[in-house]
Amino acid sequence: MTTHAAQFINGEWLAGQGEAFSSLNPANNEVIWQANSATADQVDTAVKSAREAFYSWSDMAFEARLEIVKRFAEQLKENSEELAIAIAKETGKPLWETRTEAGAMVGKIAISEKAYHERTGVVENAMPVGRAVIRHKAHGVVAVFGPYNFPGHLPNGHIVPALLAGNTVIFKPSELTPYVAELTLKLWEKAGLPAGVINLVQGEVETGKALASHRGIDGLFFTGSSRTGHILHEQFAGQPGKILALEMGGNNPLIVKDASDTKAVVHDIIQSAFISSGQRCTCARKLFLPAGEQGDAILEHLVRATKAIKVGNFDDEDQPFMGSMISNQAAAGMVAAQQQLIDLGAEAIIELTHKEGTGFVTPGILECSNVTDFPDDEHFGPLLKVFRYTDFDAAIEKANDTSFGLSAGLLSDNAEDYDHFLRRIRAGIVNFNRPITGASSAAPFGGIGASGNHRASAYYAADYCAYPVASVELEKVTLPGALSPGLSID
Ligand SMILES: NC(=O)c1ccc[n+]([C@@H]2O[C@H](COP(=O)([O-])OP(=O)(O)OC[C@H]3O[C@@H](n4cnc5c(N)ncnc54)[C@H](O)[C@@H]3O)[C@@H](O)[C@H]2O)c1
Ligand SMILES: O=CCC[C@H](NC(=O)CCC(=O)O)C(=O)O
Repeated sequence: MTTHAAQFINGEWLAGQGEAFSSLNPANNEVIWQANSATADQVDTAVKSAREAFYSWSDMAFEARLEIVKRFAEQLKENSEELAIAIAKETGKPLWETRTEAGAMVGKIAISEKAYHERTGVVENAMPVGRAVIRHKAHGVVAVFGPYNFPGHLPNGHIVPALLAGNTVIFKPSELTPYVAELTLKLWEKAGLPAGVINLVQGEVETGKALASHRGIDGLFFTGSSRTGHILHEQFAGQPGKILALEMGGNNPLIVKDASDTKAVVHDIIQSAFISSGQRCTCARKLFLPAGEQGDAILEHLVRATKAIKVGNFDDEDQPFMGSMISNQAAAGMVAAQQQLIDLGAEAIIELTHKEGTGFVTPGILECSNVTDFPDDEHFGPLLKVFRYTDFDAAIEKANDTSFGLSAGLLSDNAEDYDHFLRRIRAGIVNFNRPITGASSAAPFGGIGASGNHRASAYYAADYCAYPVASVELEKVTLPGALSPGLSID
């Protein structure tokens, strides 16, 4: 495969001047994309071009920016199948799922338009003299960092509101999904976005470091691992003037208590734990089941249903529930995590297995009730840890025993249990009798603790894309009727 001009800087596709890197189809290791990464100098040019474009973009009326963003939505719709196939090929996710991802990218535009007005609109109040006005202004030049698991939808969730607010953008996608990023940028180009308003710098960690540490950016919107998010947070220390939005991982609990419909319970557990091969930040990692008959029946049914999960190629005609994980390395990492837990005393109820040399794994379930020193790590794959409990409050306490706080859920027929759970559980997404994955873009999306820095995304992304400006205004400088004591202006 030949390498090509993969950097989009100031409206031009340029060859990277750094190291070559490539993207593989994780199902069969076929090289699907190859190019050279952007060097620190090229990142610098991208930042300068975004700066150059900032005034003309932010000076445009909102409606004019919106028109271009809507043209991007049209491009997304026209090319949605190509995009869904690209996401599937590059991530291993099945097509039924990546079609939903392409659809979510289109849906984001109307939601971001609404959020722009509702969260950052203009508010005017009459005052005894003049008026008080609240407006919002774009930060300037912002960097967007994306993860590999939703290479279209999640960066789009930063880029669209950032552009609507009037920012210009430098996008650094995951090095595991450069092909999807390139396709997306081509759609922005076709939509007629002016040169420099969005720039794409492709590369591995070095390219990311060059962008994140660039003094010329006014903010950084990040979705990815807690590990990287922490590094960025440290790097931004001492720069209070810069906006940093961190959407990070989770170690998410799901508790079952007195839920009578076992089939529905098993469905919601599987949908929470194994969708996207467990590669969603919101996936359930810990399942709390009551000790005794009720819990035994659920577990037995869950084991049967999990063993029946179809794993397969993204384009199998008979679509699998789970495709491949992102890489052979990620899959091997899950096997190692499973072994670590077994060494700590966990018991494999269903062993997660790996088809070596590929990203394919089968889902696993571990009984972990007796594991002491449970590591507080996010295992980003289809490995569910089961804990049996006798006391609901003790289960909630154990569910909260994590530095993360992204999603959590309760499956129960009892609304009072939910009321209690809601008050005690520490997470940004708390669901009742629904899977804990599949969060809505029309609601705020973010976690607490190691999951985020209180800059929720999705519907609330508008908040971190602009800053408020409060003004008191009068048409003409006017002397007040009564002067302050001790003042005479003659
Ligand atoms: N909360 C959310 O909204 C959300 C959504 C999706 C995924 N995630 C999390 O993302 C993770 C999976 O994604 P990932 O593995 O791609 O994340 P990652 O942290 O490895 O990478 C994310 C981005 O950061 C860049 N990067 C990595 N190290 C860097 C450094 N030192 N300096 C600058 N840039 C750097 C990468 O190149 C990539 O573009 C999981 O932990 C998952 O839970 C969170
Ligand atoms: O992997 C993390 C994202 C998971 C996904 N969340 C969203 O899509 C949030 C909505 C948005 O950002 O628009 C999920 O909950 O499945």
